[in-house]
Amino acid sequence: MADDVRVAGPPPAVEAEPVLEVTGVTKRFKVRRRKEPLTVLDEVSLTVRPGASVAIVGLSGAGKSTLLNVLGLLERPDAGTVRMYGKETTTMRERDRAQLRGEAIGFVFQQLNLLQRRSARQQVAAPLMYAGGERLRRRYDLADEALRRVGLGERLHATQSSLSGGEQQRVAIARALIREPRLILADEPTGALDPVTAGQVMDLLFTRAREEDRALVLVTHDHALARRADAVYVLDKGRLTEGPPS
Ligand SMILES: Nc1ncnc2c1ncn2[C@@H]1O[C@H](COP(=O)(O)OP(=O)(O)OP(=O)(O)O)[C@@H](O)[C@H]1O
Repeated sequence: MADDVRVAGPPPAVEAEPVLEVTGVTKRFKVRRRKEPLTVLDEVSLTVRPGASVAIVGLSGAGKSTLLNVLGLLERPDAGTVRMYGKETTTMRERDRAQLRGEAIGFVFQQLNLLQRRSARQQVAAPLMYAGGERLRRRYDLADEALRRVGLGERLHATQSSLSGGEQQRVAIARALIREPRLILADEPTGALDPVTAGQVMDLLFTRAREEDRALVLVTHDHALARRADAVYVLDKGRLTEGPPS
């Protein structure tokens, strides 16, 4: 059990149930020609409440992406628990984890993973293909609305390759938010952008998360960007400790 559980965000009058509650998470990888496995995450604990943002910084190879993969239910930890609004996820069946991932988590990455010839509205509507019902039927209306909310109401039909880097990242944010996730996981979301555009994209992400009561976990090398979050943590040798970074 980890002895230090950190809590991000200002204390609300009535404490809201955490969106994410990570306790004592350990993750090891087997490494070729090494007898002992490599411990990448060592008893990591973190609690994130609705509307709060957390930045995680650390050197290259520190385990930031591994942590995000565990939080995003893409990988299971070897020990510890990951509760998503109260539900323990590490022991869930893969099918249930995938369903929860689709419903509760929005991912924004540096590598956009978007299809070059698709229009912005097609990209944003894509996650609703699995939503079913009314949201499936109305997916293009909802995508148009989501794109207007990130300032791309005039570019609904633009193909990915005709959009600027900042516009493409706005499309990625609209797509991540289309299913109304309670948790946003962002891995170097502005790493490919110039500082001014990066600032604008992050303004949007922070504002949307805060105003809509979503929890935001942001992994970044950029310490100035990290300081904009409610709380900053440093991942070093598998341990997560409270910032701020120097
Ligand atoms: N599937 C895997 N199998 C074996 N080792 C892995 C695996 N995934 C990650 N690692 C190792 O775990 C360590 C942490 O990797 P990770 O990608 O999480 O770091 P990071 O902090 O995100 O790095 P960067 O900032 O460079 O992206 C590295 O030593 C990496 O080689």
